[in-house]
Amino acid sequence: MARITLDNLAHSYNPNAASERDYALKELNYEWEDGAAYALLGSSGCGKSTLLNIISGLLMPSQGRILFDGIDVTGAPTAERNIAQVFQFPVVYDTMTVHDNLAFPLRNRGHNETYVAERVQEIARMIGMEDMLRKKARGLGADAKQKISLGRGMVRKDVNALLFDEPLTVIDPHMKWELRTQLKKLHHDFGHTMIYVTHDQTEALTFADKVVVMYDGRVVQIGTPEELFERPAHTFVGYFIGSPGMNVIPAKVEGAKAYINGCEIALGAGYAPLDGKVEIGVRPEFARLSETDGLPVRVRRVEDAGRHKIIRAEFFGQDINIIADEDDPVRADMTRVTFDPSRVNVYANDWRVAPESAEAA
Ligand SMILES: Nc1ncnc2c1ncn2[C@@H]1O[C@H](COP(=O)(O)OP(=O)(O)OP(=O)(O)O)[C@@H](O)[C@H]1O
Repeated sequence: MARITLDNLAHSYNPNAASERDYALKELNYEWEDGAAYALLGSSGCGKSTLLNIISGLLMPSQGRILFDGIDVTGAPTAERNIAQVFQFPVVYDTMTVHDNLAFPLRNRGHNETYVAERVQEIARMIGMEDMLRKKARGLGADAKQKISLGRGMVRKDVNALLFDEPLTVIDPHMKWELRTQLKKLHHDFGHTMIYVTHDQTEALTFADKVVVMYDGRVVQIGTPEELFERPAHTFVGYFIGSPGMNVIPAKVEGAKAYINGCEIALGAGYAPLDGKVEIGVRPEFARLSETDGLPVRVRRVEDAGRHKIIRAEFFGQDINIIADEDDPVRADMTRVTFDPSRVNVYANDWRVAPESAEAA
């Protein structure tokens, strides 16, 4: 496994790129830790595949370097990078048996047949395909084939990293959960460096130690699922992560208070004067309906989401979401909303502002 360093990396598909807007991947410096599981998360067109293709060697970046364990591989072809890749659609040899598909990368590297047989058996056990080794791949379902792709990615012990590009796209919804769980276990047992590209927040948050969130060609935050939930670094992260996402409300901020239409909201900490577009961000989980406290709100409808309710409401002319426990009452006289001050984030021009005074716990 390897530590992967991105040094001043950027890419434009336009050879005459003039401004930052021409870059599909904006400048990025980052070190992927050896053995960690990462998810690359963002909506379509944000640059995930561009970054993944640079790491795998399919694409030469227009700027910067990529290093594996400190060695510059920017110009090295994919074959020399010792990278295993699992794509959206399973890549298997239909005429070969499951065994021979799994053995393929090892035989290619000239390993002896005793080792190949042992290792294939081990991998087949890991992916739950021990009973299918003699079967031809042709005729197997998409999830079995994708498991083979996964197993083949892991069969070589000397791979530097495993890259997954939306690997569950063709998998039935009920099998997705199983494959995702299996993948997480494989990571836990083998400690490969894994980079998993997805536009699905559930996949990203359940799979990864760290999630790399991309927006418009830029990495806007790299953090644990908890960090992304509690302190979204950018309003996009707030919207994109969570169901529903964070409420982002224009406000004026002075010290430890925010004001909306002149009405005061307590913040958990104090802020220096801010310029530009100022907003507060409050996750629906940290907003509460009340009869007497807080600011006026008008409930439009209540949706039952199983263990909780989603209250869709109007707040100073804009939409706001509130999450309440399934047992919490929602009554007509509840016309106010309060926010947990320690959970209110402040944003200037879409980026989270660190408070001046100590942050509340
Ligand atoms: N070969 C190419 N030539 C020119 N522009 C490209 C090329 N490949 C991608 N782009 C552009 O670069 C930007 C980033 O694309 P990229 O495929 O990396 O995004 P993505 O996040 O992987 O999206 P998706 O999930 O849809 O694959 C997009 O605006 C896309 O149109």
